[in-house]
Amino acid sequence: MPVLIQPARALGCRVKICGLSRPEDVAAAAGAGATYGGFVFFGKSPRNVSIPQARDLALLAPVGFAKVALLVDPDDALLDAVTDAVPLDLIQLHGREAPERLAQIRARTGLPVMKAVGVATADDLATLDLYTGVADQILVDAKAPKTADLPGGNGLSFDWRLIAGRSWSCPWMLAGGLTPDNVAEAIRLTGAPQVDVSSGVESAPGLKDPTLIRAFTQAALAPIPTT
Ligand SMILES: O=C(O)c1ccccc1N[C@@H]1O[C@H](COP(=O)(O)O)[C@@H](O)[C@H]1O
Repeated sequence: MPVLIQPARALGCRVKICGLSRPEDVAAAAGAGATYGGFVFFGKSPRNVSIPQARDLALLAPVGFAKVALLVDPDDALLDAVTDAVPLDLIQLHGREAPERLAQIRARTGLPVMKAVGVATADDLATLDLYTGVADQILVDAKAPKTADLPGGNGLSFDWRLIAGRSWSCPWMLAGGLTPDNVAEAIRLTGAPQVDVSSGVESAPGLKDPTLIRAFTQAALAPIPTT
């Protein structure tokens, strides 16, 4: 029986590998076919990088590999320090930034902005709509537990059925607890055109594993057969 491919998905999903902190992480992510690589600027994270470290990593990235700065409620001084030093393609905001702050950040940095919104229940979906008019992309992530040290990167997923068949008026990514084993099912259920992973491709907190990165991208990039 011929395998039919959904036209919109024929080229597979785009992948972001977040929390790159060593040159070999950049090489593994880009070499595996990821579109984006993320650098985390958040002191409590095991993936936190300094600005000079991120600059060195960004300069190693091949042409076409999009470099993303992950920031949590950054003030203008931090934004300026990061964007002055690190060649970037996208800013990911993972804090409590209001829609108006997104517009300020885009104007100040001249970079597109992706806003992460945590989802735990159907009530959280309304929050996404607050950002679709102002963000260049939205990141639909699992909501962090109240007791968590990190607002993301906790390896937790949400009930993907909450967003099955949903789409938004701007590009979007799915995140939260994705792994090489579950990413294909997550894409199938949600129709996500892009996926983002951090802890699911690590052998220990903050330590990216090239074998897991390859397995994740292979699973995400494989076209979804339909019957
Ligand atoms: O990765 C981190 O350390 C991190 C810190 C602070 C905010 C967000 C962070 N990561 C982002 O969280 C999601 C989900 O990560 P995971 O795959 O569940 O570990 C993803 O968008 C990361 O970019």
